[in-house]
Amino acid sequence: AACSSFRLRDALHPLWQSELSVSGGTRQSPINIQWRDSVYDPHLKPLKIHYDPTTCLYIWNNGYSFQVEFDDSADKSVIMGGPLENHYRLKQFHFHWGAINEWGSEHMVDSKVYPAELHLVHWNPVTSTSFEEAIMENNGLVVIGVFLKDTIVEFDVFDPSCLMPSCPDYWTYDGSLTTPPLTESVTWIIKKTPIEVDQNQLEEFRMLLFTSAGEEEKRMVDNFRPLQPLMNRTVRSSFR
Ligand SMILES: NS(=O)(=O)c1ccc2oc(=S)[nH]c2c1
Ligand SMILES: [Zn+2]
Repeated sequence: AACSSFRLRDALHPLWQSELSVSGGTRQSPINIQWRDSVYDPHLKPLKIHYDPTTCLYIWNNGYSFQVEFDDSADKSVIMGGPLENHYRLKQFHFHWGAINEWGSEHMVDSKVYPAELHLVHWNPVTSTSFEEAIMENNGLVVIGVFLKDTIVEFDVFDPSCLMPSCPDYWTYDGSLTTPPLTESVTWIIKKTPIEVDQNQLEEFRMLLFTSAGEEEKRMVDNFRPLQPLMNRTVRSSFR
């Protein structure tokens, strides 16, 4: 239902007007993950995540989302394991969300859409010398996608735990950036279990602006790319 009520004119939003499909793209993101078509891969290891909070630098509005940047000059905040051949460095995280809770995530699971999706962006320091170089490399990037769902929080139980659900289960597939340059350089790792955020948090996202000072205000909402064709790809799962 959310998709049908998703107005075409939103999909043609200036952000993606010229990028609805990359010419010749064979591994574009986001996709709808069909749970029953995903293939359990027993060789997939648990994902190992070591984030050092002192590497957190600053937050800024990059015109697509708000982004939290990390110091990636050393192997301090890294992920490894899972489908990965080596470790990857955390560069930034950001979110995608909708104007209302009926839509907002970029990926979907069996056509279920969530109000928002977190992307933790990492690059491969073994095959690239910088993030900017890695976005042009075949497997230069790993993005961990985490769905957000809203919850009614009774403050005595609100635990500001880290941004990762405790459940280790994930899907993984080869895809692309979902904003320009849309390069096909991303190993996607999509967590099966969403994290719960307070409704107020989602409302705060929606108060951000696409526009800068002095321009006519445009609320930063619906900053997600439409679904892309799966084409010749299989989504693997780390769980039965
Ligand atoms: N939305 S996303 O696919 O995670 C993503 C991650 C990193 C990016 O760097 C540029 S440039 N565009 C990007 C899009
Ligand atoms: Zn993103």
